[in-house]
Amino acid sequence: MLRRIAGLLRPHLARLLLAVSASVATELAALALMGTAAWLLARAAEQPPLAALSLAIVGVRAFATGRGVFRYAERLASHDAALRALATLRGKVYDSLVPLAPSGLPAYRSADLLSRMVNDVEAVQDVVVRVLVPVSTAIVVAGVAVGVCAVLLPSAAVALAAGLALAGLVVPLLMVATARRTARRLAPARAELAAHHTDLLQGSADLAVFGATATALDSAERASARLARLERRTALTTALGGAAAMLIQGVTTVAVTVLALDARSSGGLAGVMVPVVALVALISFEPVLPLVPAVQRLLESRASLRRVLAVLDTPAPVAEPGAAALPAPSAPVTVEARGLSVRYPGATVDAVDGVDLTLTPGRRVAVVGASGSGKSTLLACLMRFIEPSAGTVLLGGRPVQEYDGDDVRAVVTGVTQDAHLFHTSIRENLRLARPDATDDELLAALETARLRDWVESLPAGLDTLVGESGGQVSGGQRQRLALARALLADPPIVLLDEPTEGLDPRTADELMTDLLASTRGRTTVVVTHRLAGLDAVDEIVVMEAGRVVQRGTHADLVAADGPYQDLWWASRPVSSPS
Ligand SMILES: Nc1ncnc2c1ncn2[C@@H]1O[C@H](COP(=O)(O)OP(=O)(O)OP(=O)(O)O)[C@@H](O)[C@H]1O
Repeated sequence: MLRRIAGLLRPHLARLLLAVSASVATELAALALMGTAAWLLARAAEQPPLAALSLAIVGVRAFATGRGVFRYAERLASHDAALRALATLRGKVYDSLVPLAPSGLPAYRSADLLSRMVNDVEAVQDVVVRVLVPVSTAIVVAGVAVGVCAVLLPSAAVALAAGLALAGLVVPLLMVATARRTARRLAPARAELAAHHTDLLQGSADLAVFGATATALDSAERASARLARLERRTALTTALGGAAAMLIQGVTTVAVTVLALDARSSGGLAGVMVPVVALVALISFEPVLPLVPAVQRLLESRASLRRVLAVLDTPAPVAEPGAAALPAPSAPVTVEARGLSVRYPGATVDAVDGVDLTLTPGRRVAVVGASGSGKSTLLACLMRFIEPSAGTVLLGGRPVQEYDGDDVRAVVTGVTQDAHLFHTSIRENLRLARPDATDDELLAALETARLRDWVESLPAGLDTLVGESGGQVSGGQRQRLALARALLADPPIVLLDEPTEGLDPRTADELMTDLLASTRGRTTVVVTHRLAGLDAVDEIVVMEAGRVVQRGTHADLVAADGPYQDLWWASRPVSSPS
């Protein structure tokens, strides 16, 4: 993991070095300021001529001013480097999520994923600002302070080195030993609480309907209490570590002062140098004390970054050919599935099992079958969202694996079962498919989706907001808006997964008739539970448990004994003639 963090920070090395240099300069200026000021006061007490003090006076002023300037430069450079590294990592996480969608994302709960993208990614900022810069500074400044003491009074240097090692090394290492487990559990505990909050918010209606709100609140409160316990434990460890380090600072300063006074009595150290040695010892701890919280942050950051790396390392459900990709296919093009099988990870049976399908330009196919028979999986495979476990999909005679996934979806696309509407206007939701579409084109697509009258009756028309995930429109309207968007995209091969879902039978049948009329001449696959209007398609494929159990035209299938005939009779009104 360290190598990967280093790789992430490498492009910002110059800024990091600048930040560390400025931080070291700040602390050295503070050290020099204290030393010079102590010397100045001690020397002034001896009432020497003013000229003997002038250099020290200038030094005090210069170090005091320098400290502020260096501190500002350090904050600027370290935050600049940290925010740049953060932006790079966020970009990488986002890039790795894109190929995971949609079939690879269910591995994560959405709140957990959000927590990884927002909170955990920010750990890289802490690594720079609260760990890398302070640790490097502490090492350099402690070395310089011990060096200065060694020149003035070697015995004080030994005491100081021991104190600094205790406060800067032993105490943090003890903290690592005690706080490691807690720190590792913090980020998942935060994500768990976020997931409970999301469930409470998004599922509030269902929880209320089934009287489960109190239970859900209870488990959210338990998650909150678990997190609070971990945070309390963390705070206690940090506070104890901090107190121990400060105690060591005090004891070391007293020891160094006693040694200095002793050396003065024996003539080994000039009187004016006693406060210098004492204050250098005291101040040299300033950059060392933040190491205690730095270790805590490092432990938490490691846990967070591990969660981020897990997202980066999640294998994409489909492999992209990269630079070897064929140029995007151009319409008209034939799509062919040959012996196509899909088995989801962990499943014991194939969701799609040996399906053959040929979509020559202009051919229209309907896929029907019971729920769970593999219809949506077949479409996902044609859109290259899922890698087949056997068989192949050919696009213009070449395996789809040889094309870039986005190029495949520019040709073969449509409405998925869980099409998403964004929290914006109807116009912007539709324009996602074609940003330059005019209002007339939007209305024409809405007309085919049987939504034009409804949109025109709305006070804000196309500017009506649809709410989060289309929450302010009905399920049927949501599905038809997604359909209108797919029609607007105008792909050469359009796949429609249950476009009439959520509609009353009459509207569903009218929509299907309109849809089949509007897709005449366009290669189309429509997955549907409703059989009305299917006499217009070239082929009907009947699926059961992933397999194609019947195929043919509506007339052939209605005439033959089999599941289609059963479905057909089951879908007819009792009084209606066949
Ligand atoms: N992401 C997934 N992971 C594991 N199994 C899945 C996944 N998606 C679907 N399945 C399983 O694959 C089988 C086929 O599902 P699919 O969604 O393709 O059926 P369908 O015919 O479209 O059903 P419906 O008409 O209800 O939409 C089902 O048994 C389903 O449980």
